[in-house]
This record gives sequence, C-alpha cells and structure tokens, in this order.
Amino acid sequence: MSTDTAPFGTRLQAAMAQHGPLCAGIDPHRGLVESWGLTYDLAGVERFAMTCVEAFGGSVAAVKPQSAFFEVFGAKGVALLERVLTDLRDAGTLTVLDVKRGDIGTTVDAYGEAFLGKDAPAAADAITLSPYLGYGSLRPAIDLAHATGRGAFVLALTSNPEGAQVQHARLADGRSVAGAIADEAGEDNAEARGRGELGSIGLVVGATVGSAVRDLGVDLPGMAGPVLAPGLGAQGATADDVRSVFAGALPQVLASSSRDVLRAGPDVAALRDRARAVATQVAAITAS
Ligand SMILES: O=c1ccn([C@@H]2O[C@H](COP(=O)(O)O)[C@@H](O)[C@H]2O)c(=O)[nH]1
Repeated sequence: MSTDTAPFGTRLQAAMAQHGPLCAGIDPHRGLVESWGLTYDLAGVERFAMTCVEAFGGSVAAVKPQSAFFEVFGAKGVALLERVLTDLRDAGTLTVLDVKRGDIGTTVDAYGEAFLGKDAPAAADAITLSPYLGYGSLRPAIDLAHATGRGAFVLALTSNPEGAQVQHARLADGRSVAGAIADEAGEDNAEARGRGELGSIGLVVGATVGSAVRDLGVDLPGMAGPVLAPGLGAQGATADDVRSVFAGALPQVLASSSRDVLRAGPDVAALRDRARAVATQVAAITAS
C-alpha cells in the first residue's frame, strides 16, 4: 500500500469541512445485529458491516470500526475488518480504527506496524491509543503515524464514568493526568500548529465529561489536534453538552456516534440519511 501524501490532520480537516464533523461508528454488537433482522454470526456481522460501508462510504468525514466486534469472530472476523478498512479507503473515506492499543515501546512498535505502517495488513488512517503505560511508551506508533501520513487519537478523558479514577488524578507537578496527556500531544502537533493546520495526533474526550476539560486544565486549543468525542446520543450527551464541554475548541471536534446512527439500519438510504442528519446537527453546534 502506498503512503498517503498529506498528513492525517490535514486530510481530516478537509473531510470535516466537506461532510461535517461526524465519525460514524461500525459497532456490530449482538443486539444491533439482531435488531436488523440478521443472525449474530460471522455472516450476519459481514452483512451488517458491509451495509455500513455502503451507507457511510463517501458520505461522512470518517468511519470508526470497533475492532472488538470483529476480533470476537477470530481470524475470519479480523479478515472482515481488513476488508471494511480497504473498502472504505477505496470509497475515499477516512478510517479511525478503535483498538485502544498501549504497551511497552517494543510492543507498541509492532502495533504501529500492524495498523499504521506502510505495508500494514489492517491499515487505518488513524487508530486509538491508550497512554496508561505512559505517553512516552506510545512514541514508536506516534512517530510511525507521522512518517506514513497517518494519525492517532490518544485516550485523555474517556466517555465512561470509571475513567475519572485514572484520568482526573494529579501528577507531582500539579497537572492532571488528562492535562499532561494533552500537553504531550500538543508537542507532537507543534509542526502542524506552526503551519496553521490541524495536527495528526488527537485526543479522545467524551462529550459526557461535564466540566472536566476546564476543571482539569486540559488545553484543547493548545493541543492543536482533532478531538474524537464519543458520547453523543446513546451515552446521553446532548448538543448543549458538546457546546459546553468543548467551548473554545469546537472547530477541533470530530463527534463520534455509533448506536444512535446504526439504529436507523438496515436500510442503506435510511442509515446514510441518519448519518448525514447527525453530521449536519454537529456541524451547526461546532460552528456556533
Ligand atoms: O471514551 C470512549 C472511547 C470510545 N468509545 C467507543 O465508542 C463506541 C460507543 O459509541 P456509542 O455512540 O455510544 O454507541 C464504542 O465502540 C466504544 O468502544 C466510547 O464509547 N467511549
């Protein structure tokens, strides 16, 4: 596979301007698959996933397949995931693979090659990374993303309430863990910031986190990368939450929605219409 020429952040910025700031999720979990009248097995999940590819390809800024729902079917599920990523790329749509990888540096190096390398078998435009073995342990994947024009979203303030236990903690220097992660991502985006472009290393910050961004000193404008924001819809976050949580950083927000959009299936046109409607709604929020 050839290396993309423009950096991920630049390509994402263009896609958000064209389609609106929505990342549509592909989460084929049992309940949703069965609600589409499909059997919960590899064939049903394949039908579900390929329907999503048809509906979202060319219609939204980015698509986020959740790796777990493919891995659960073993090697054949992973092969299906690789096909989903390839078909979306062929449709000209950016992919964010939600794999939440993180480990010691040598292992992160291999994760990077698996998803962000020039010849990655499951190549995505960006992946989610967990910094809870230390942000520095992600260095091989972050450097590789920069080298191949790809990107990463590092977990900073996740949408689940349990995340606060770790992410709200304070370091010896007084910064919060989430704030320090944002600062480190900002250093990785320094070049893009200098060019006035969106960086390729983003953060995951849930739209459900209330006042945490402000209270914990998480400097999103200074971070200068995209903010993948799950939580809208199925997890209870509203348009008002997006406005208040991300005040001052709204142009960086890429809202992520899985169940709220997927419930519109299995009809391809209905699914596409729902994704476009949510994208339009989020665009109105982030432009306000
Ligand atoms: O902080 C996070 C990070 C990732 N997710 C993922 O998003 C979807 C759930 O989205 P819904 O729109 O609520 O259906 C799932 O893949 C999670 O792993 C998250 O929810 N929170």
